[in-house]
Amino acid sequence: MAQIISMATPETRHKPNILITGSPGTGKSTLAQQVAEKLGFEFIEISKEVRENNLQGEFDEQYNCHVLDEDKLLDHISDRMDSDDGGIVVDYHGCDLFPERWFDVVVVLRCATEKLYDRLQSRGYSEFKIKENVECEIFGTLLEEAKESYKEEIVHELQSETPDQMEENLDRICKWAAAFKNSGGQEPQSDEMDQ
Ligand SMILES: Nc1ncnc2c1ncn2[C@@H]1O[C@H](COP(=O)(O)OP(=O)(O)O)[C@@H](O)[C@H]1O
Repeated sequence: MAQIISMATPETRHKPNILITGSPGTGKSTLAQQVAEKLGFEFIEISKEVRENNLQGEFDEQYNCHVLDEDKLLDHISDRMDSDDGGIVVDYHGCDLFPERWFDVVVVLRCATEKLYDRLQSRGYSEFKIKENVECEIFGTLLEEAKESYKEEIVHELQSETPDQMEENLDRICKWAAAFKNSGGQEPQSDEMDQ
């Protein structure tokens, strides 16, 4: 008998699942870690999950890195993401690969290109890789991807250039998560998010 795993939805989830996305270098893992710590949520740093569980696909010479095997990744995290418990913060520089039902809020971090350039340079990226990622930020690729993949009202674009903004972003996401629990799983309107 196949085991039927119930797939949680925003209506059935006890605590919200939060996706923090954005171009590389915009501050996703720093913020996601802080959100998970402050809320006592589980933190899934996708790039770390992929490395530690050998979820890569073939090697891409041009980008000098392995290509993600999306099916392997989704299989690997689906039990946790489909659980009614919720309370998971996911950090990844992509968002259209995940099932829409997995997330109750999608945060897209933005950063001015000059700052982004410096951050990626200090990370030791090649000029080619820096250029690719800065262009992705200029075109707002991740924001477009998020808006195409999730309901507009759960997608929130946050600036992530200064420590103060990091603080504000942490505070806003935690307020919203608290509101989600009190509202019994209904998503508050976006203005509640923007308080
Ligand atoms: N709001 C912010 N203000 C200042 N520095 C930041 C901010 N967010 C991230 N950073 C810095 O930018 C760098 C990249 O952050 P990181 O979280 O690794 O980005 P990502 O996970 O999106 O690649 C780190 O050195 C981090 O300290």
